[in-house]
Amino acid sequence: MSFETAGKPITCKAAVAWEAGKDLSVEDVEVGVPRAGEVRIQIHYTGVCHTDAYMLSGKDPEGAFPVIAGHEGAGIVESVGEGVESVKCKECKFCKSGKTNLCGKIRATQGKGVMPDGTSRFKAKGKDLLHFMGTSTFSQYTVVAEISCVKVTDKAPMDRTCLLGCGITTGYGAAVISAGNGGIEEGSTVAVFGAGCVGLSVIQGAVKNKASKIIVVDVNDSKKEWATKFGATDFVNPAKDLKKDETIQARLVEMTDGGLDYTFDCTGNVHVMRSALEACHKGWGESIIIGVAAAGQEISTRPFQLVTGRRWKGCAFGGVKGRTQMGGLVDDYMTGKLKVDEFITHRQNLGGINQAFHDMHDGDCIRCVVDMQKV
Ligand SMILES: NC(=O)C1=CN([C@@H]2O[C@H](COP(=O)(O)OP(=O)(O)OC[C@H]3O[C@@H](n4cnc5c(N)ncnc54)[C@H](OP(=O)(O)O)[C@@H]3O)[C@@H](O)[C@H]2O)C=CC1
Ligand SMILES: N[C@@H](CCC(=O)N[C@@H](CSC=O)C(=O)NCC(=O)O)C(=O)O
Ligand SMILES: [Zn+2]
Ligand SMILES: [Zn+2]
Repeated sequence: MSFETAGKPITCKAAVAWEAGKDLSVEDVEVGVPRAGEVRIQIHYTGVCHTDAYMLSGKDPEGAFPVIAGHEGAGIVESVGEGVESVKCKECKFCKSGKTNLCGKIRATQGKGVMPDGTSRFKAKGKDLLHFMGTSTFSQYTVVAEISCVKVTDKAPMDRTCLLGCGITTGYGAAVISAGNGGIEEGSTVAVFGAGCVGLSVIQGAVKNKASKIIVVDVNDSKKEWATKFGATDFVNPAKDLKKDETIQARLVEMTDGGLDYTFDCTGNVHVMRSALEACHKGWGESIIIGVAAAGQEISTRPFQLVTGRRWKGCAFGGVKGRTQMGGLVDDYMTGKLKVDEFITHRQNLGGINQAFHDMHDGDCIRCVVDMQKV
């Protein structure tokens, strides 16, 4: 390994969450040497996703502190532990099935915020810090399991490709992989609830698969322009555009002669999830849940909605198999087939990461990219 830091702990800056609901604190953090099957990465850029905010707020049942959050990252491998060969997981039931992108190999320890051997690689102020989602990209260096990272072409700009680490891939994959039997069919009618990064990415996938109608539902009027720019054909603001006692599902059913072929929840609101299901066409309409809802929240509908042929499902990371399909998405971006630059509305340095979270709640923020090497 050519890096002189290999084999030694590295002290660098990271944004630490000491407790739920508090601003992050940029601290000196010691990042341990990667052990067997692990990779230490110098993070160059990270996006900030709503799922980071959700965990940091304390609403994630798996959230634990102190922690280094962040999961939309791009960087350069600094050193690797023993036995790292960059092979995909072939061992677990999930990966062997080929039916899902969820991998069970390290999920249990990942959910507890530790590496597969049960320990942490981060220390600050004499305390161990937890990892998040197996990535912790809010640190200038991080250690991940080999199967949690993917090598992509070094020609791709990392301040763009970091965003393929979650939001864009999630929405796009939901439309082209998870919906139906391998993606939305040509000519389908689609409704997207919530036009943030994830919803706009669903639109991008629906356009790619030649949907005939793409209706966007968002409570924020400024999202109409965004939705149209990405290829939506219609926009409804349920907070303003409905008649007295009219529901959004009734409006959508009326607009589509009986309901939609596909609907997507990209809000994380369980009431919206119900509307999205009930806006589906009787007999075959399918609703895909993407949004993450807080602990304790549950979805409900009349079972009759399902008895009469509507289908409810969900997906993580759009159903995209990161280790085998991410390279193709990066190539699509490089050849102009996949929009990424268009999502970047804000930029910050590591020192401005709290501002990135504040900006995220503004209607005009789609994604903020954080330069991790500049404090
Ligand atoms: N399953 C997975 O793998 C992943 C899930 N997620 C989740 O997906 C969700 C969307 O993420 P992201 O696109 O970044 O989020 P954003 O907050 O950027 O987008 C959500 C949009 O929905 C709008 N909205 C809020 N309430 C309603 C409503 N009642 N009806 C219609 N629109 C509404 C919001 O408006 P306003 O801004 O005015 O509130 C906003 O425009 C989040 O829950 C996130 O955690 C993200 C990545 C991966
Ligand atoms: N830990 C939470 C659920 C959080 C969640 O749903 N995460 C999604 C990704 S959201 C990304 O921005 C996910 O991939 N889930 C699959 C998984 O195995 O974690 C809870 O317990 O509710
Ligand atoms: Zn696996
Ligand atoms: Zn995310």
